[in-house]
Amino acid sequence: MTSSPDQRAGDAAQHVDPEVLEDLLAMRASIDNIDATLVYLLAERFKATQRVGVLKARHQLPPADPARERNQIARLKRLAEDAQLDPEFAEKFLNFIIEEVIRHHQAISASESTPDPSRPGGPREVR
Ligand SMILES: C=C(O[C@@H]1C=C(C(=O)O)C=C[C@H]1O)C(=O)O
Repeated sequence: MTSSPDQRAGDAAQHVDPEVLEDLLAMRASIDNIDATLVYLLAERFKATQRVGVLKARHQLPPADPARERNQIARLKRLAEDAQLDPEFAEKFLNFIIEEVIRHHQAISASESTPDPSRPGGPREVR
């Protein structure tokens, strides 16, 4: 799904010369591609973390693993520095995602421990 030059122009279209607008649109086309890959990457990450959530619920593991989080955040902050990305921003961004993952894991755990009426005595099925 791509955006049109009109959509990319946004509010700037009324405020800049045509040559400046052309440069801006080229830069925004690149931002569109980057944002699309971010969405795909996040979708894949959440698919992977959902599988972790099901495994944890089935084996009575807690939704959060603070030691793993600390290691992962430290690792990504080092990567961010190497990549000239603000490490504090990288930390905030990862914490934001992890918070959502933990919420999903709590929900999976709650649904795994809720009896499924179609399977008396058995755990609820989670795909
Ligand atoms: C995905 C996991 O669950 C949680 C989410 C994490 C993450 O999104 O990186 C890391 C640790 C856990 O708090 C995991 O334990 O691996």
